[in-house]
Amino acid sequence: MKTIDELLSEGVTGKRVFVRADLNVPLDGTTITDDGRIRAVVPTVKALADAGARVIVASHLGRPKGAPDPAFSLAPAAARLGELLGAEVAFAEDTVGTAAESTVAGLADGRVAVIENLRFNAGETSKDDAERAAFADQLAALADVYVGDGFGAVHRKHASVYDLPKKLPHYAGYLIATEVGVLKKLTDDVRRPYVVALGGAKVSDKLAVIDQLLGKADRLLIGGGMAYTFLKAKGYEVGISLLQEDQIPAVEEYMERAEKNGVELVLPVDVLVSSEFPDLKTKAPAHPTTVAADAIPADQEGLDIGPETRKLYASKLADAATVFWNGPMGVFEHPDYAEGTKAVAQALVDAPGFTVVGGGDSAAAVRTLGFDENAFGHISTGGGASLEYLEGKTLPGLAALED
Ligand SMILES: Nc1ncnc2c1ncn2[C@@H]1O[C@H](COP(=O)(O)OP(=O)(O)OP(=O)(O)O)[C@@H](O)[C@H]1O
Ligand SMILES: O=C(O)[C@H](O)COP(=O)(O)O
Repeated sequence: MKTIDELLSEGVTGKRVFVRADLNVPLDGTTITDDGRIRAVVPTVKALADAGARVIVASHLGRPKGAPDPAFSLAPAAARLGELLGAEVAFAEDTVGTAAESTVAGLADGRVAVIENLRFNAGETSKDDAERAAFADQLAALADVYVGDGFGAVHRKHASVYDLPKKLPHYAGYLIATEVGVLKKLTDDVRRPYVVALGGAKVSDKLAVIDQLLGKADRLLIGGGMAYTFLKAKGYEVGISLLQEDQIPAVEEYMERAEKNGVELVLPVDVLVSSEFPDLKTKAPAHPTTVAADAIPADQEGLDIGPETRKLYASKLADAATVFWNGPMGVFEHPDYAEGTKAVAQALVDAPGFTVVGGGDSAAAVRTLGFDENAFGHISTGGGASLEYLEGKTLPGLAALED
C-alpha cells in the first residue's frame, strides 16, 4: 500500500487530490454532537493542503436512499472541518456534475473543498458493478489523485471506496495507516484473556462477525440491540425489542459452538424496558422499568442492559489483557438508557490490558459521556470496518489501495 508520505514526496502542488473520508458524524438536526471522525481526517487534509494540493474531501453521511435528502447534508461537517483547519472550506452542493466541477475548478493551490454526500447518488452503493463504475468515472473526472482515509467505510464495496481508487493513482492516508497498525496487534499476537463486547443497532451487519470471533476471543459480552436476537434464540420472549428473526438459527449455532469451544458467551441477565422509544431530542424522562432478561413484557422493548448485567459485564472485563468493544450497550443518547454503556466504558478504563473502542457511535458515546479519550488504548473510527478487519476479511477499501 502506498502511503500519503510517498505522495507528498512525489509533490502535490496544484494537483487535485480526492480524499475519501468518513465524515459520518452523529447529528442533532444540523448540530454535530461528536466531531471525532472529522478530527481524525484533519492530519491528512492538512498535510495535503500545506503541500499545495487542491483537496477535495468526500464522504457519506447516514443512509439516504440514493437521492438528495437535506437531513443528510454534509454542509455542517464541511463547516466544522473549516473550523478545525482554521481555513475556509468550500462546499459543493452536489457530489458530481456542474456544482462540484465549478467548486473544484475554483480551488486555489492549498485550498480545501467538501462535496455533498456521496450517497445522494444511487451509483455510490449500487450492487451493479457497471452502475458503480459509471459513478466512479464521474468522481474520477474531478481529481488527479486518490487518497483513501475513510477507515469507517473500508468494509463497503462502494464506488468511492472500491471502484474510484482503481481509476486514479491511489494512496492510503494517515488515519487508515494508524487504524490498520493498531488493529493488526489484535489479529497477530493477542494477549489473553481477550474479551470482545458487542452492542449497537446494526445487528444484521455485525452478527456474522461472531462466527469468526468464536475462534479468537475468550469471552464475548453481548449487549445493545444485538442482545435480543440471542435472548430470543435462548427461548425468551423479547417483546418489541430489536430482533433479527432470520438470524436466530445462526445464533443458536453460535451459542452451541461457544459452549463446545469453551468460549464464554455472556448475555444480559436484566434489561431496561419501555413501551416507547425515548425522545432523543427533548430527552424527556423515559421512566423505564428493570426486568429480568426472561421477563420482557410483550408490548415493551429492551433499551439498555440492567444493573445486574452492568456488574456482571464489569466483572468479566476486570482481568482482560485485551478488549475490543463495538456498539453501545443501550440507547446511550438518552440519559435514562446510558448507564449500561457508561458501565462498560468505565470497565474498559479500569481493565489492566490494551483496550480498543471501535465505531462511530461507540466512540461518540465514550466522549459524550465524559470519558477521557486517553484512558483507552485506541479509539477506532470504524465499527463494522474494525470488526470485519478483526474477522480477517478482505476489506474492499483496503484491497483497492493495495492494488
Ligand atoms: N437496545 C437497543 N435498541 C435500539 N437501539 C439501540 C439499542 N442499544 C443501542 N442502540 C443504538 O445503537 C446505535 C449505535 O449502533 P451502531 O451499530 O451504529 O454502532 P457504532 O459504534 O456506530 O458502529 P458503526 O461505526 O459500525 O456504525 C446507537 O445509536 C444506540 O442508540
Ligand atoms: O458508521 C459507520 O460504521 C460507517 O460510517 C459506515 O456507515 P454504513 O454502516 O452506513 O456503511
